[in-house]
Amino acid sequence: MHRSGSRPQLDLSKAAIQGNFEVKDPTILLPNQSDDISHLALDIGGSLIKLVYFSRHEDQSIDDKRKKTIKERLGISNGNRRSYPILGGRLHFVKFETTKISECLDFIHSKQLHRGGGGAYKFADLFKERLGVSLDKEDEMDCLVAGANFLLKAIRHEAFTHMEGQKEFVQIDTNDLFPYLLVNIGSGVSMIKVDGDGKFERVSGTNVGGGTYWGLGRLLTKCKSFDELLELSQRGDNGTIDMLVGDIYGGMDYSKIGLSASTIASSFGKTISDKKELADYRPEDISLSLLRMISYNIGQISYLNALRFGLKRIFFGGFFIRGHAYTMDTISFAVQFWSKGEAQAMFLRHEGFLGALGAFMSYEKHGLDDLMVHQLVERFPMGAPYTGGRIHGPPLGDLNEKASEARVCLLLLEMPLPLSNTVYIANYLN
Ligand SMILES: Nc1ncnc2c1ncn2[C@@H]1O[C@H](COP(=O)(O)OP(=O)(O)O)[C@@H](O)[C@H]1O
Ligand SMILES: CC(C)(COP(=O)(O)O)[C@@H](O)C(=O)NCCC(=O)O
Repeated sequence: MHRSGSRPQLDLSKAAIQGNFEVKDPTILLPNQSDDISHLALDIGGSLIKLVYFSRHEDQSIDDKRKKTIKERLGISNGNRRSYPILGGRLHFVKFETTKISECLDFIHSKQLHRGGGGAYKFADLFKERLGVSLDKEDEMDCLVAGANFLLKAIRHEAFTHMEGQKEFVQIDTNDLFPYLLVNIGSGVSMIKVDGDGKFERVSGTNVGGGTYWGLGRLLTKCKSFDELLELSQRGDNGTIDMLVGDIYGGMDYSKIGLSASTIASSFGKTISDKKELADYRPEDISLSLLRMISYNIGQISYLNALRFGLKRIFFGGFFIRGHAYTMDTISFAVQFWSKGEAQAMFLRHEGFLGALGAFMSYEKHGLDDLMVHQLVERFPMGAPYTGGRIHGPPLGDLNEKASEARVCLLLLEMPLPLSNTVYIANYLN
C-alpha cells in the first residue's frame, strides 16, 4: 500500500523512539479552502507509530432539517449565534511499525498531510528534510490521558466490556467519569490514576508488556509479524505448555484455596521436561500460553493498583490488545477473579491511538486554537441512532487490519473560525 520507493532505508532498530508530537503548522488554514485540510499528530512508540489526522471537505449530503437538528443539539441556533455553514470532516487513524518509519513518511508525503502537520521528535531532521515541517513534542502521559478522556467523554460507543467472548458497549456518564485507572499496554505498560482533565498520576507500570509478548513470541515461534503471532494463538492449546492445578493434584480442584483444576498453576510449567526441546512444542500453543501469561499478569497488577486507590473502573488501552477476544477475556477474568467482581475491566475501540489523539488535541498550544472540539457525535455506523442502554456496537478492528489501513471515526466538530463560524460535521454513513 505504501511506495517503497528508492528512498534510503532507515535502520531504526536501535532508535529508542518515544513520545507524542503535534506538528507546528506553518500554513494558515482558511475555513473556506475547498480541498481537504489536515492537522496531523503522531505517537511514535517503541513498537508502533500511530498517526491521527483531520481532513475536512464541503459536505452537501446533510440536508437543512438535519443541520437544524444538529445545531439545536449543539445549542447553536441561528437566534443566538451567527449562522454556521456545515462542512464535512473526519479523523483518520493509521499505524505503522516504528522500524518502518520510511513507509510512514511516504504515507504522509503521498497524502500531503505534512501541509497540515505531522512529525516525530526523534526524527526531527528527517521530517524537516523529507517533509519540510518542524515539530513540537508533547508529553507522552499527558497525551495518553487527554486522548482517553476525549474518547470517553465524546464518543458514545468507545468503551466496552469483554467477558467470556461477550462484548458489550457501555454508556459512560461523563459527569461520573473520574476517577478511573487507565492501563496502557504498549511495548511496556503504564498504569495511570486519572482524576480529571490534566489531573493524573502514573501510579505503576510493568516492563512485561506488549513488547514482551511480541519479542518472546517471535523468538519462540519464529513468527514474522505480530498478526501472525496473534493468529497462531487462536489455534493454540495452552494445556500442553502450562502446568495446571489439576496436573498437580491428580486432576482435582484445590478447593480449599479456591483453585479449580483448570486454573494455571505455572505458566510454561510443563516445558521443564528435559525430554522435549522447543521444536517439540507447537508454536500455536506457545503463543497462546505466552499471551495468557502476559495478559493475566497485567490484569492482576492493574487490579492491585485499582485496589490501592479504591478504583472500580479500569480502562485498558494500547495496541497490545488489538481487539483480540482472548486477550480481553483473560484481562477481564484476572480483574474479576482478584476483585471478586468488585472491579470491572473495560476496553477502548481506539485503543492504540490514545497518545496520538492526545497530541492531536494539544493544537491549542500551537496556534491552532481555531479547531475547537465542541461536541462529538458519532453516528452508529450502521445508520441506527444511538438510543442509550446496552447495545452491540460496531464491529471491532479486524485482526487482519493492514498496518497502514485507516480506521475512520465520524465526528462532529465545531470550528469557530475568525472569518466565519463553521460547524464541521462528518458525512454520516448511511
Ligand atoms: N501490527 C503490529 N505490529 C507490531 N506490534 C503490534 C502490532 N499490533 C499490535 N502490536 C502490539 O502492540 C504493541 C505496541 O503497542 P503501542 O500501544 O503502539 O505501544 P508503543 O507506543 O510502545 O509502540 C506491540 O509491542 C505489540 O505487542
Ligand atoms: C516507558 C513507557 C512509558 C513507554 O510507553 P510505550 O512506548 O511502551 O507505550 C512504557 O514502556 C512503560 O511504562 N514501561 C514500563 C516501565 C515500568 O516498569 O514501570
